Amino acid sequence: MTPDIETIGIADLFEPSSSARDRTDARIMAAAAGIGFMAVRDFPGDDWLTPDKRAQLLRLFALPDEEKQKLLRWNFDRSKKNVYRGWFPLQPTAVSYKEGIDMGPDLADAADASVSDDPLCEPTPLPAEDTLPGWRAAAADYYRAMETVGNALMRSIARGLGLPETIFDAYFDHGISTLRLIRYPLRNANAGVDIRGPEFSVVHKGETRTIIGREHADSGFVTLLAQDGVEGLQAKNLAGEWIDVPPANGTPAINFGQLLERWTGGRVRATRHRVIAPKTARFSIPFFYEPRVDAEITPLPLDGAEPFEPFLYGDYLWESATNFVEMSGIKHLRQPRSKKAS
Ligand SMILES: O=C(O)CCC(=O)C(=O)O
Ligand SMILES: [Fe+2]
Repeated sequence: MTPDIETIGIADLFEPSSSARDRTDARIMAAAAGIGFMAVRDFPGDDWLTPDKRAQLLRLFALPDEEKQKLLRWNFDRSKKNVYRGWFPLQPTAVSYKEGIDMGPDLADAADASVSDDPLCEPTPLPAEDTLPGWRAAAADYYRAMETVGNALMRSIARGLGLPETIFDAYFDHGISTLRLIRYPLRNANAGVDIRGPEFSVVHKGETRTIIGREHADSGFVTLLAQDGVEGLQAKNLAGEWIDVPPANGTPAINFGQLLERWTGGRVRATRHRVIAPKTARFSIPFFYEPRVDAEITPLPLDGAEPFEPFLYGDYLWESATNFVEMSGIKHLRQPRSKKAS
């Protein structure tokens, strides 16, 4: 039998070096190199992982359509300038049946609102304060809390790989992490969309289940994913079987992204995951912990790791992220910044 997804207490990661911290590092590395999924508990800001606090962020979904439409991005509304940050509406013919918002670091620190011409650094369109009083401050606090946990995991992963714990630090100064809020409503059987195709359903435990989040691996370094009490998320284990990632308050699921998989020459696993339709609407809040846009990713000094050509994080991310359906039609809007790009 393959082991289940472990829940790891990470309080030690916020303390000075100790043998307890070494053990936590080793458990994290074992999860990262093994199943590629874990859950964590006991960290600063974990009060954000309670239903009440999450509900503060999810208030966004109760806004009237006209307010959500103000936040749309260019591929859904050609009058908008933002192409990467902002609202993505339901796309009923797509396998992934979800709506939501992608928010960047300017949410947490207005000074990060960019003067750059890079769409990966564009400011996030956000609802006006009087439309949703207190929401921005709550979302900004959440962003900062998850960034702190991301930092702690990043250092733990460095130590777990046997590298200096600060080896990744400079890459994450002014990172472009994304806080995403997602709502998956129930699919309306009368919407005139044919979802009988094989991509739209899977058989799980003998039952046919509709897919609402297409199978994928995340692009970034690590993802901190809060689920709102409703099942549906599944991860592919080492045996190639789909296992449930149960939603639990206080313990976000953590998975590792393709950037980290590449960077570590395959030592860490970017586990594929998907969402199958539950009986009620489902909400989730992934935080994609990511480096700075101009980080040059070069092979780490790891024995036996698969070598690779250095690349710029922004170039890699754009190529990868724009393959997702909610980013469709924007790939041509950014050219690689790498000097070596041909
Ligand atoms: O909704 C979920 O639980 C998963 C979301 C996800 O995998 C993603 O946005 O990358
Ligand atoms: Fe994901």
